[in-house]
Amino acid sequence: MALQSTNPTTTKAWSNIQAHFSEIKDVHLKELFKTNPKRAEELTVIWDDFYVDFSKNRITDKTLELLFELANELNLKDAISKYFEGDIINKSEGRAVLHTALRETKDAQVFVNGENVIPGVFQVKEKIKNFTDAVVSGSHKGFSGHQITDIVNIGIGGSDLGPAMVVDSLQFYKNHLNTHFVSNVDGDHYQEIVKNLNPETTLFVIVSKTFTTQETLSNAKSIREWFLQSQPKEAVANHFVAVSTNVESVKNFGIAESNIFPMKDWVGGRFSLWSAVGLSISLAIGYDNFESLLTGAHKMDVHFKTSDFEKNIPVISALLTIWYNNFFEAESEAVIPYTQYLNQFATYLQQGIMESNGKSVDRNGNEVNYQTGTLIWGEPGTNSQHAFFQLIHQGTKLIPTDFIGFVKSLHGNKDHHDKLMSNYFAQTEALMNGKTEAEVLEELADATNDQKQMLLPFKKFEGNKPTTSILIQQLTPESLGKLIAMYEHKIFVQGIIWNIFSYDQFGVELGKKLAKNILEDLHSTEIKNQHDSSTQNLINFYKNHN
Ligand SMILES: O=P(O)(O)OC[C@H]1O[C@H](O)[C@H](O)[C@@H](O)[C@@H]1O
Repeated sequence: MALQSTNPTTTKAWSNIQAHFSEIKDVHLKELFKTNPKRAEELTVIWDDFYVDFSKNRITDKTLELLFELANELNLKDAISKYFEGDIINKSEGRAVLHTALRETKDAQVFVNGENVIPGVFQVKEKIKNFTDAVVSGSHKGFSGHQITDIVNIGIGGSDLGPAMVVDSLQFYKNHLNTHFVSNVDGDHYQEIVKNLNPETTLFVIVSKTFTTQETLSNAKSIREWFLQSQPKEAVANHFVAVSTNVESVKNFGIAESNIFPMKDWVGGRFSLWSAVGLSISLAIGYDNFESLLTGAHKMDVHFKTSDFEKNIPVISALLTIWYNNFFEAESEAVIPYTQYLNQFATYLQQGIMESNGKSVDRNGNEVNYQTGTLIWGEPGTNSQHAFFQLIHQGTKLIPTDFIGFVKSLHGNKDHHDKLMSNYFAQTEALMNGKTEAEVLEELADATNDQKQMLLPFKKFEGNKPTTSILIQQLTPESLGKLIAMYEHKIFVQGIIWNIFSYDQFGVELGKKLAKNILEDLHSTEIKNQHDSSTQNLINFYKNHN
């Protein structure tokens, strides 16, 4: 059964939210805290090892009530069931959306076209486990008998960002294998990586859901050529494995079937790190840790599927995006992790969020008459405080921000961790409170009256900047799994409310096609394809100066 398709702006709840928005849009967060002493408790969800405080958002009980009404009017509950049950909710590509099945328990049953997919999921997991154990223990050797020391993941987009982010985030848990990622078709990228590698001790994992992606195939081909400069052809079997849905093309590339880790088309690229696409993760941190990552995601799936909206972290979080994006007209959201380990987290989320919900046509095929999608950006705190926080504090734009932090650090240096977390708490406080005239004058107590007059407008600021504080016990494979799944479900809820298809990415295709035409023109003495004069001049200049 298809998802319901309703323009959200035509619902009763939407009009009610609009009316409510006019009433509270200028109310200061400080005022909201003053009028309700229990606000922080009431707007915090404590679940497992997550403490999520929504109270520094510009909402009241009434706001949430109306947003839940909107979700109910748009049948969110029913959509969630369809998502988990394998309905073809990715209608524009004719597929189910089942990354959640990849972290299901063994006894679960999830049907796609009448077939329970769970046994297949566990078969692939078994293959990942066996291969990981063999490489980590050293029983899988390179062709010349040496143990593997380095792993190179060759992939792009979802076949790179997820594994790269998780491997980086969980480096505390890594084993002796060094993991590298080649993604860009820029030849300098792979050259910089292979120049320090010994082909005899390196394992290459080619990851491409479609096995048609130009960047990945070019890098895989060039790296294989580099490998064959020093190694015999028979060595390829020990050093190259692949992950794909397109087993035939992988075989044509020269990789034996036993070295192929299959995946299914109901796993979207940007949600695929839980599948065999996560092979590099499993190799880097060991299979048990990979399994814990899946367990964490599964726990968040259960939370999302079964919790009432009032206590449902991904649901509240997604509805807040609607509130800011569609009523306050905020265009972007920042995600600031207070841990250096999550350095790549915002980059990873950019694909998940912006490729999924960067759509302007609704599920009926009509152009939308409201804003969808959010720009996502962020860098770890405290570094970002010294880079772009000024604009969040005093700029003209409203930027709702997620603060992600951990109660305990991994290396246990409490002195540093207290400093780090005091910055996290201070920033959310400062963003909310701003600085009043009285505070500025107190600070300028020793200044002359003229100086006070001059500086006052620049130094005082309004505050009232919304933040959500996500505080997790510790960064572990399991808690990271929960955190990633939380954002995955947030994306889903947003797409349901905005009435768009979140799981296709047709916009990415056009550039790929044009690049193919231009590549022909770069290789030919004549220009075969028509271009506008700007593009034509650029191509000519490039060719003439090469
Ligand atoms: O895994 P692949 O088939 O090589 O695809 C890699 C990437 O290609 C495109 O850019 C898609 O828009 C992404 O969603 C996908 O992750």
